[in-house]
Amino acid sequence: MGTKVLISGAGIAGPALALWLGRYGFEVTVAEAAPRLRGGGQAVDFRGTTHLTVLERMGVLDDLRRIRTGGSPMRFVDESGRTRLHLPTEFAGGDIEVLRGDLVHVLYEHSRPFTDYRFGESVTELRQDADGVHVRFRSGEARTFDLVVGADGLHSNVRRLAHGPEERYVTHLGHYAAGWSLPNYLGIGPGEGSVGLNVPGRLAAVGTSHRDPETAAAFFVFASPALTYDRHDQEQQKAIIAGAFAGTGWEVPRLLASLAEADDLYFDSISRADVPNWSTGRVALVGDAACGATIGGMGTGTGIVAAYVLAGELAAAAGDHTAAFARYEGLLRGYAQGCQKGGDRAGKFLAPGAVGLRLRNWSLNRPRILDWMIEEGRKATHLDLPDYRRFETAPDRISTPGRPLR
Ligand SMILES: Cc1cc2nc3c(=O)[nH]c(=O)nc-3n(C[C@H](O)[C@H](O)[C@H](O)COP(=O)(O)OP(=O)(O)OC[C@H]3O[C@@H](n4cnc5c(N)ncnc54)[C@H](O)[C@@H]3O)c2cc1C
Repeated sequence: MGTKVLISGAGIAGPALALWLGRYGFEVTVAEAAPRLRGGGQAVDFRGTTHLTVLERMGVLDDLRRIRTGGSPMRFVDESGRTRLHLPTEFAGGDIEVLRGDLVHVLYEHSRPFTDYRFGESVTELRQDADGVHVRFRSGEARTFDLVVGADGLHSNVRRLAHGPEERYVTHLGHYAAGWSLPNYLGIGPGEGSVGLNVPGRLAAVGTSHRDPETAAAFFVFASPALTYDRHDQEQQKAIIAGAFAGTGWEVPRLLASLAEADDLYFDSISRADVPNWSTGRVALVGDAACGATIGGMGTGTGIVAAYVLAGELAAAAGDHTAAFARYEGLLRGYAQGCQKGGDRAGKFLAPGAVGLRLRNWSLNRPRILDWMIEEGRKATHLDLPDYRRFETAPDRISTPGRPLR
């Protein structure tokens, strides 16, 4: 019998970890709170050889190349509609850009043969001792696993249960971000990317959805101290966004009118997770739960790399999870913190104050500075990757709980 691992969360890091652990012969269960895969989100990107190497070793790179968006250039305008800054595809889209929802589906399909996926399920209690982690689920089921991994995002449930309340680990960085779909009334074409109005402390952008020419995607960012609101109350969130952009010109009134109709609003503080220890006993964290940044912190690439290293170290440690968790954190912490720095700057970059806005537009209108920033972004993602291929189990020996290999 393989080591039994429960992963909480079927976003990006969860299915990536499941894929690797399955290949190494672990018995993997993934509990996802949502009733089905959460396909939401806009474009996410991978940049630099480390990201691409991990995707290639996972066997998903060709799939992602087939569904890549082609990138999302960004144009910033003022209230008269005059272009103040143009950022090319490589700036925001990295080396390969895909829609987050498409990526989630690819990772799910590649991990499904080795994984017992439970949708609409969530951990309500965790208790660990020398025999394992005793888990109670929302459904009432009780099970014991050898290990539990929280891959349940910036607002991680496993982190709360194992380490304590979110306020200890998640820092608000001074801005909020919102995104939703709307009819493509501006007729933005697939390669056009997005156009956004900047006024001090605010960005109101609209761009191609990449999926459907009839649909566009709105993306708003605004400066604000931490707000108190109900994360499940979309009407309340819509009112906050409308209030933050009241009186703003350009296309904003029409974009806000579309917000009232939106049924797929994403709204969150731009914040950063810092957890002093990424594991406690038999419970570890991966992806945004351990080291996330809401936007700009390369959370998707870091999540993929972290899942690769965590699974590889567990395979290499042959049952010594304490050694594996320590090696995983030792290899990844500095790397993840380097990538997170982009997240620290994201709000101030997208929606700067008056002086910051002038400075940003002045500097990034110079090709040399722009190229330097793109290269710095690539460099931040570099990690000397350990090679764990020797631990991969032959396909006919892979444990497939309750499901035949496809
Ligand atoms: C709906 C959505 C849209 C996003 N859109 C963007 C975007 O447009 N651009 C961008 O750069 N990043 C976006 N992100 C964040 C991005 O996916 C992550 O930064 C990154 O990919 C790291 O992934 P992760 O797997 O650690 O976390 P996530 O991708 O956030 O996945 C976490 C998963 O855990 C699940 N979960 C949460 N609580 C529980 C619980 N109690 N029990 C079980 N499961 C739980 C969530 O439903 C989710 O599926 C989005 C995330 C989500 C969930």
